[in-house]
Amino acid sequence: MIRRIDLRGVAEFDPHVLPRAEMSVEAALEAVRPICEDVRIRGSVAVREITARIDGVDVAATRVPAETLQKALDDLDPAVRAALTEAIRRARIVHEAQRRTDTTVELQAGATVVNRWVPVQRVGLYVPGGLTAYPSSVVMNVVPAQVAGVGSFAVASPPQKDTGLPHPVVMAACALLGVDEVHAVGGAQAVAVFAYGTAECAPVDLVTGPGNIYVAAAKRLLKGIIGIDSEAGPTEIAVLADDSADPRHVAADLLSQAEHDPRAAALLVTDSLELADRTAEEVAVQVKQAHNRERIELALQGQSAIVVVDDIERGLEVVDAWAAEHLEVITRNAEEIAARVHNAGAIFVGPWSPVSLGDYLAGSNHVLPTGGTARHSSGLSVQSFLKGMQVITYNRAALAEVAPHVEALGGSEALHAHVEAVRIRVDEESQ
Ligand SMILES: NC(=O)c1ccc[n+]([C@@H]2O[C@H](COP(=O)([O-])OP(=O)(O)OC[C@H]3O[C@@H](n4cnc5c(N)ncnc54)[C@H](O)[C@@H]3O)[C@@H](O)[C@H]2O)c1
Ligand SMILES: N[C@H](CO)Cc1c[nH]c[nH+]1
Ligand SMILES: [Zn+2]
Repeated sequence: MIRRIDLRGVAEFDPHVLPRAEMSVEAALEAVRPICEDVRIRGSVAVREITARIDGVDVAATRVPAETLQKALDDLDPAVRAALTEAIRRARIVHEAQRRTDTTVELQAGATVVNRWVPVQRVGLYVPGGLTAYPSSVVMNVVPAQVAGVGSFAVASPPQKDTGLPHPVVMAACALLGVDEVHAVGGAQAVAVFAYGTAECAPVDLVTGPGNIYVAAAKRLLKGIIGIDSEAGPTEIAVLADDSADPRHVAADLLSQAEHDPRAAALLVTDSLELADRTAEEVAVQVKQAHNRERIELALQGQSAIVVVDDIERGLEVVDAWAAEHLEVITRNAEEIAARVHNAGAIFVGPWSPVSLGDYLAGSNHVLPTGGTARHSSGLSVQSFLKGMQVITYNRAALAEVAPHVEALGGSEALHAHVEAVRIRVDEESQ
């Protein structure tokens, strides 16, 4: 069911032994390129045709009417509304703490540099909805964007086959958060709509949010035309555990993330042969009872593994190399171990912090980098929606003071017009 990789006694660990999904974002680029090109050239007409072909539903207009959003909220199950409200409340508290304040640095009298943070003007927020719908991703996208002060939002989420609209709870979550522009479009075509705009949707400056491999590939392809957050593609979990971990919990956590997508990935890294064996047994038992058994089996057989190592030190090397979207540390001194991790989208510390908690209610963000991109990218945050802009103000005297240094550096780069632009002012001053 889930393969075993035995790294005990291995002197040099080769990261290539670790599993990765067969279809990478790189490989999916070829599938999404014609979709994005078609949307660029033919706009709404292309969107309608692509949606009919891939999603199997005819959507005459992508924009969801305001009354439909409000009705979805009115009809929402009160327990789900209460859960969304609490998830929003917790996420707001955590994301408010990420706010950046402008700083003014006075280098000398008459010489200041302001580090100013400005929200992106218009953003497109992707909310997945293919195999299952993700109202929780509405919260994770919208809350940091609102805290950052973004002025204009559009949400896109795939149309359901029976209604041609996004999932009702996704629409309700949008209404609850005060988002009034929602489009029934999914996949790469949604990212292209955001990037190029259509008659119904003005182009955006930045696209954020999670999605399947096609969504992640479209974000990579159109990056530059739009800004993106991270490549938040098919879900991954790594668990770094010793013999203090409960194999039933570890197995449940591996299944919880394998459940997202046949391309999801789950890794247990442990120095305990007993935990490895007992987790494998538990996985086999729990899979049989799972609702989403087919997806889970494909993910566990495809790009998942139980990796046995000599010690937790080597385990740290392994999880750093795999750079999981989510890393759970379930060891005796979990906080100490977690503090030494370099590469992970988010870290869940100790036996009572499962990834599922972070998916919904921890207050943290669940839109996280995948496919090894946690080596260089961060999860979605308030920062993702801000641009840094420095504002420089010098007076004549302050400029004159640094003029000789500008002259020396400009001269060393043979950029004489640069030197002149300063000299002309300083010379004017001495006249
Ligand atoms: N990394 C994160 O932060 C994070 C968070 C939540 C979910 N996820 C991931 O989001 C994904 C959700 O996937 P999903 O499929 O359920 O929903 P989705 O909305 O991401 O994708 C559905 C869309 O994919 C398009 N599509 C499907 N097959 C295609 C094909 N063969 N060619 C081109 N386009 C195609 C369709 O147009 C459809 O609208 C999962 O992989 C899950 O693991 C990631
Ligand atoms: N585990 C996903 C992040 O990869 C987020 C999610 C949403 N709903 C359930 N899970
Ligand atoms: Zn999840």
